[in-house]
Amino acid sequence: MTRLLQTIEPILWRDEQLHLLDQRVLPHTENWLAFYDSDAVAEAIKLMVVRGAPAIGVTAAYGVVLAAREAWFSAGENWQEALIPALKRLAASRPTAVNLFWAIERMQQTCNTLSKYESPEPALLEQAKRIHQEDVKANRTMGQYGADLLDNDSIVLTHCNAGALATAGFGTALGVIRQGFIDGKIEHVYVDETRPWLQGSRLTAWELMQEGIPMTLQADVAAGALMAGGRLDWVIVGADRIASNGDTANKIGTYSLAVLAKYHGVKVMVVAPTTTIDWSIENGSQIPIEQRAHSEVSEIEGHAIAPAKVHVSNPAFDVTPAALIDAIVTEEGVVSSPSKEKMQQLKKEEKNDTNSISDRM
Ligand SMILES: CSC[C@@H](O)[C@@H](O)C(=O)COP(=O)(O)O
Repeated sequence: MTRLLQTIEPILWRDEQLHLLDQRVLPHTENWLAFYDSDAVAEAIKLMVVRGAPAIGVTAAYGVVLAAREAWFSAGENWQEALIPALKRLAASRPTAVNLFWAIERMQQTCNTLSKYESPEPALLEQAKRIHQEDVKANRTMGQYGADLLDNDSIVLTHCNAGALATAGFGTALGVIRQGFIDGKIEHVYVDETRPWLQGSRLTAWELMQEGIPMTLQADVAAGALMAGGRLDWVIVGADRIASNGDTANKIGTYSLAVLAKYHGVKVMVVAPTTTIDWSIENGSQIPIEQRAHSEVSEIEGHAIAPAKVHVSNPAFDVTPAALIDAIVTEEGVVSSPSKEKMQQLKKEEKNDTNSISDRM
């Protein structure tokens, strides 16, 4: 019988408000923030109070609920028009994770079915809750599909945080690691600290330690030596946007890991729900890469670690070509050695739009 591990859920809807666990201050402080206006939700996504592609999508869906409430109060029967600027501000919060645009578009589709004479909030809230629950369910399914790929006593490396905190609960890459641990297949997890924002040391280490999953934190630059030592089986990561040929954008440093893994014969698993696939783009070169504040690199917790006015580059993501990926695990199934043709098996009803979702926002 499958043991169901309960994990933290970083997004809650309670008392007609959205509540987010503030990921900027973890692991030292567990602070929940309440949101009742959509612009504050857009700002929270931008500032990474909430982060991780699926979590951003779920949060944006609730942001649309709040925006619709505001539009109904301010514009009555013209609420649909009044809603559009707020949706644009939500969509402008972060550019790379496609789940954001997917969730806003799905909420907009619900808007299109509603009467202009009635408050849209109940129907939109129901839709946002559905998106929320579907993500938890997808994570559980992916967890098992991914764990089934692992041999007994596997030693794995993960990068960034693709855990419960990055989703509605359970996690994508960490969902596989959690399920693998439950199934007795995980011997040890190496966690990259993930400079510059330190999602690995602050968030992934916190999640794994809470559950007693054996882990070691390491500097990102230690990955090559770990692989050369010969005791690593899989690199397991999440994704922010997957192109229709399987090229995958994920946290900066993932590409370097995949190149190292290829050289050392270590396998690479990408775990992401189908809401992370952008069928409208052919390959990874079309994925917009977010540039974040220079201070994320030149400072740590407000303390300068570089000369004043140093020139900094801070791309938040990189693209790993499909040829370096051994398996893409989704809730619709696993694609081994992904290619444009093989990715098609994951397609259900998605339309093959020519414009990318983010272009349409
Ligand atoms: C399930 S999360 C997958 C990705 O979103 C994750 O690996 C990642 O890159 C998150 O980046 P972040 O900048 O912290 O939002």
